[in-house]
Amino acid sequence: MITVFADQYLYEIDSFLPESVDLRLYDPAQGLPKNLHKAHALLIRTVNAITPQTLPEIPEKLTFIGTGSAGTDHVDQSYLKEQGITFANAAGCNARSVAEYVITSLLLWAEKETESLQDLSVGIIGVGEVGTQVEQQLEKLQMSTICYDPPREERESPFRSSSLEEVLSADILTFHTPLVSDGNWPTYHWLNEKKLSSRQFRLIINTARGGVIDEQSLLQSHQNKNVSNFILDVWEDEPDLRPSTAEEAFFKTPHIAGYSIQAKQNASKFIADPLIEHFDLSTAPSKGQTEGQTIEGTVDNFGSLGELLHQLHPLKKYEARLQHILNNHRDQRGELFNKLRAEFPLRNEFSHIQLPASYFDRFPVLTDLGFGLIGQSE
Ligand SMILES: O=C(O)[C@H](O)[C@H](O)COP(=O)(O)O
Repeated sequence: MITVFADQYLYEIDSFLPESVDLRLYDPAQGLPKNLHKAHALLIRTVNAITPQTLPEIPEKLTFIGTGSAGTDHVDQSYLKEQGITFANAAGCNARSVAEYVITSLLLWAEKETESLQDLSVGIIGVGEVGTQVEQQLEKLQMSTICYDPPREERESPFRSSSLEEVLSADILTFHTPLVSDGNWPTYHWLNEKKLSSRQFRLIINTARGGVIDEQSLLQSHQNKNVSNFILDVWEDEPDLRPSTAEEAFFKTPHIAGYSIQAKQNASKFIADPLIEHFDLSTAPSKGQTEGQTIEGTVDNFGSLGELLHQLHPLKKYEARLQHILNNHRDQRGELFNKLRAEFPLRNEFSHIQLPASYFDRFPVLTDLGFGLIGQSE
């Protein structure tokens, strides 16, 4: 029998694995499980790093490690390769969720700052699965985009990246790169003092990884009014976010841009499938479609699209809880940051929220954003 140790917050992981598997859930707040010598496979999330320091001896039976995340900067993949461990991540699992976070926060920002989004350009740094979704959603809001991804241009011949100069001419920058410290295209501190002082930015959004932006320089540029606003979902010292940066952020959230029921189901499936293949197991019984959610009530309750999105996306609820942690439990903020991420109820993506017809009459863009109409299945 194959024994699989899995982070207890990997969403519905039991339903993506065959019943023949001996599944043992562990609490990631306690670090990697102590009795890993029993495991054939280990399934983690970003909160537990896999490096020669955290896992100095690879247990004899362990041949497969998966992370239910798109990002892999917490895993030393060369180390796993040397040790003959098969590794899988969940690339693209949360692309849609992150794109929805970006557009929701942009709409809320534009309303509050009385900005007209159609008049602003967005530079997308990193145009993989997430950046591509972000580009598509921004186009639906009729915003112009400048896509920057030179390593993708090297890998994929039809793809053309904008130049650095072009992307830095955008009014808004949004980050969707992995965090990479070496090689030809490092992203660590990609947005540094030099780039930040190249022009005035209206808004910087980071939902990628904290280290991609030099947080100290960002804060400085905000104080110098070179960056009007910034929205951070990821933090350089995560989970111990710096209160000084958090206080100045236009929105601050605890690394949840990619959190939705659908993204988390994808994450579990995207690592369960290669595990099944690796051990040549029979596939798990297929799961039915998740039901989604229906919103009742009159659209007149909402004065603006921003107000409606505020109800449908929990961005500001997460923010309020994060603020509460900073105000009342600053010394425990790292631990509580992770707890908030793990325990706050997940949202549905827009395609799994159905609204009455009057909502679409009032805000036609809701169709483009992917919301469903009550009574009309996809
Ligand atoms: O890399 C990713 O997929 C995202 O950052 C994701 O939100 C990470 O989720 P976690 O593994 O921390 O639950």
